[in-house]
Amino acid sequence: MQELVIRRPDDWHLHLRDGGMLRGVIADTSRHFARAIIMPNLVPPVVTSADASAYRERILAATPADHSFEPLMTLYLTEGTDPHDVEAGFKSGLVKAVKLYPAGATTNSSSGVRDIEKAMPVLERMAEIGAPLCVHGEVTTADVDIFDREAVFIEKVLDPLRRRLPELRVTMEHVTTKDGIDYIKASKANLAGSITTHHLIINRNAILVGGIKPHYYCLPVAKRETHRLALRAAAVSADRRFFLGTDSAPHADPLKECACGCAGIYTSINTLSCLAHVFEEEGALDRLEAFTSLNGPAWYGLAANEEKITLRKQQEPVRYPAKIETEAGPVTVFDPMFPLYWAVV
Ligand SMILES: NC(=O)N[C@@H](CC(=O)O)C(=O)O
Ligand SMILES: [Zn+2]
Ligand SMILES: [Zn+2]
Repeated sequence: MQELVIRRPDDWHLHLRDGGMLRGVIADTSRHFARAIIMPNLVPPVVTSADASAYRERILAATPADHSFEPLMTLYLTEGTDPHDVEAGFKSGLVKAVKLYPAGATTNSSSGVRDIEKAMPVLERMAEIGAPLCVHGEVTTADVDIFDREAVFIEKVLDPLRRRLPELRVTMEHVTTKDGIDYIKASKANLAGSITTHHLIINRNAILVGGIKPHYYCLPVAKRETHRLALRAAAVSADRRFFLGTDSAPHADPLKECACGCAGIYTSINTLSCLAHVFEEEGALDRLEAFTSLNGPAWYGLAANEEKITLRKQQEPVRYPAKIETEAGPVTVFDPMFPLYWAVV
């Protein structure tokens, strides 16, 4: 196959940041994607509906006038989140989901939830009204190995929560393990998972072999090859419970290339080329559309985009910059370590 026409994709997990970084990265998403679930982990975080509404306006103001792009807003769950505000935001259509960050799990998560009991009134209300909970599914206690954080989160936090509130709709975001895939596949209802572009391509060797490679460091951290293979099998399966969330997470290079580098990989600009490559390798180009454009909207109760995009396989490798320049500094682009031939035309 040399050409593929699919419905315009959406990104179900995206970090756009704010200010100069937002202005520098937004077009790389809005060029190809119609909508994206926008992560609320700004400093300070997007906690209330009013915060989300103001952030949405800033995103729209930064979007190039000739791009049509709809930011789908989320609220950052804190132990003080007001159930009434969540309900009002969700019912108005502004808020599409609420995000659970276990405190300390990842970039800008210090206001996250320490004690899930304190968030129960909000979670109960969300279960009642059908508002999805997006979770960064990792425990953060020092006794758990970083490579086991996701599996332990499922056992100790997620499964008990879902048993207690079976009506709560949960998106397990950026699934990185076979444990996560198997847990989602075993579920009967109200659970889905997003998978990033980079976790389909790299395993933990990318970070550690031949020198430490900060631009392959993200959270949840890439795991062993067996896990990557399980993610790939799920992504290309067309199972409605799995869809794309790039987790494209820009950090200016000096914040990654240092003694305590930030977690996050920037993939917005070449994600579709990478995904077409992966799906072609798996003999599953006919299922790319389900992953990028159909399963996500179905889960979030939205119509799939009507507009189409065309991917075409080029003779020469696709050219994309190694870094983008932003007002907040240069941001290194994800290097899949192989040439890409599929381009959005
Ligand atoms: N994925 C990452 O490595 N980083 C994200 C946070 C997150 O999604 O956990 C970020 O905000 O930089
Ligand atoms: Zn996360
Ligand atoms: Zn993220």
